[in-house]
Amino acid sequence: MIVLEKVNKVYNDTFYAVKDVSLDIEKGEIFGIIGLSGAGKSSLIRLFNGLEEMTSGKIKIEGVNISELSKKDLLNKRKKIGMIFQHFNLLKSRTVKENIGFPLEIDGWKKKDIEKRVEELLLLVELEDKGDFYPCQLSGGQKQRVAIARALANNPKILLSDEATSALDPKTTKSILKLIKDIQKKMDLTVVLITHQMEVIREICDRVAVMSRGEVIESGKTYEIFLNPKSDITKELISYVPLQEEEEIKYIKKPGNKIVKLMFLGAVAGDPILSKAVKNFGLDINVLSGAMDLLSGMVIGHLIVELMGDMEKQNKAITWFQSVDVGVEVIYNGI
Ligand SMILES: Nc1ncnc2c1ncn2[C@@H]1O[C@H](COP(=O)(O)OP(=O)(O)OP(=O)(O)O)[C@@H](O)[C@H]1O
Repeated sequence: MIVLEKVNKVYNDTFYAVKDVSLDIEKGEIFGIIGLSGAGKSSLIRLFNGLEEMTSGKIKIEGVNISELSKKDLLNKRKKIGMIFQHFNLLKSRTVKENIGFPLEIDGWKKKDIEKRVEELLLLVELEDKGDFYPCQLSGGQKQRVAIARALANNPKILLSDEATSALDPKTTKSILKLIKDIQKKMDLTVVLITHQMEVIREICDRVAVMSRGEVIESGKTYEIFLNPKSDITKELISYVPLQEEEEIKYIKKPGNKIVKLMFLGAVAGDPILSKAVKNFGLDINVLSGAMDLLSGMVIGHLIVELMGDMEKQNKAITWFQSVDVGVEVIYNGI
């Protein structure tokens, strides 16, 4: 869908903001480009739709080399590439409806058709009741929804996102990422997003490229990069990722198997508690998730486990855990 071959962007004749970048982004995937500040992400993504001209290399979109297009054809191509930004870039003096319909006005659509399309888009981004509001009357998340609707007005095939969630709080970030994912499926979009937050990559990207000093230093499927990061920068970016909120993890509940949270504090965190429980009670124990941390030099942590075996033995194991100072919270009692 989008192929980059040895793309360079040089500023002031000597500074490589983008250096020898080659990527192959497939149709219908959500592709993330991550890097620390100054890595060259914005410079790179702005080349995708010709907002900036590359210094050398080749960018092909659906097989078409964009640097060989005439100005008119490039403009037409750009209509099929929507873009959203960190600071939304809405027109302050226009209502939500007028902002969303703006690209269609420029494209010469009839008033009636614009109104119809805008209504569809308001529904898509769940802002049906905000059409007559002005941007200053909206929250950050709502502003980004308007920007997304505007970016999709022309039915693009590609959506570019330049740090679209960086100015939003974590909860709003999640709702915007969910919206992008839902829309990607509905419209069969190819999404390229740049971010400095690895949690954004974890949340929605199928594949990711890590940039540093203008170069792609590592790329692959998101889970592979998380499981086996190679470069120090990737490791650093992953280290900033907050742990997933427990309540967001959906455990598969199987009747007959209790799910319990075991909480460890201090010395007991170093004991082979699980293997002792397996031996003592003849149970199978399946670890579902967990985390360990250091708090004022003391090891603390918890594990969410599934107990498998005779219910009587499961109850005995719980009593035993408590007797050896492991906190127990039953998440699912197996019935
Ligand atoms: N127009 C320009 N002229 C000269 N140098 C530029 C220009 N635009 C960007 N740069 C430089 O290119 C490098 C990459 O900048 P870019 O904005 O692409 O990085 P980034 O990864 O998007 O960082 P951030 O997340 O902080 O925006 C930086 O060192 C920046 O100073």
